[in-house]
Amino acid sequence: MELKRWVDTRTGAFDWSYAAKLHVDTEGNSDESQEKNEKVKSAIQHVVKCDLEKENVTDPIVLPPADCIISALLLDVVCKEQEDYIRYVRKFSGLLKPGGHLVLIGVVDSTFFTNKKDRDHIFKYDEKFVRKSLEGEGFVIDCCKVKERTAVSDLTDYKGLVFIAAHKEQ
Ligand SMILES: C[S@@+](CC[C@H](N)C(=O)[O-])C[C@H]1O[C@@H](n2cnc3c(N)ncnc32)[C@H](O)[C@@H]1O
Repeated sequence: MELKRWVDTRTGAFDWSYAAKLHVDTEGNSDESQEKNEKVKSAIQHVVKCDLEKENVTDPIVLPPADCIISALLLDVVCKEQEDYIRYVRKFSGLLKPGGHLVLIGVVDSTFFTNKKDRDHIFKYDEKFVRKSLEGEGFVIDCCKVKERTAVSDLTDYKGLVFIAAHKEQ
């Protein structure tokens, strides 16, 4: 797994230092970039595989209820229809503690992306649908922002990125 390669500082692992730099720059102190990188690395206790299709997504490992789940660009590729999306949001809720946080990142109004030479399907939805799905499954939305696309490319047709921070009702 790519993340495990990074945690173990293996040769050829993806270099995430630009993300640490971006983060510390936002906080106004880029000298701390390396330190931040190592701090994140050392905070990771386990890297486990997750399959959303399984009843226990981390089978055979059973995890305790989580404080926070971050899902980026995952539901977009695994869902075929609205029912799938709602079912997975319900699954996220089941994995969280009451009051636990969900950070969801996705693309809106998209139908495909290009993976090497192949076109892969993306589940098409909009901000209204995400909001309704989360609220329908007992989440309170703390922040929801859509950033309009600026990138020019014919490799994908998304119109914007949606960022949501929500919490599960107590
Ligand atoms: C577009 S990538 C996003 C990866 C990463 N979250 C990111 O933001 O760069 C979609 C990811 O969904 C994963 N995926 C596909 N089907 C899955 C499933 N049933 N359960 C869990 N992950 C799945 C793929 O392995 C792939 O890494």
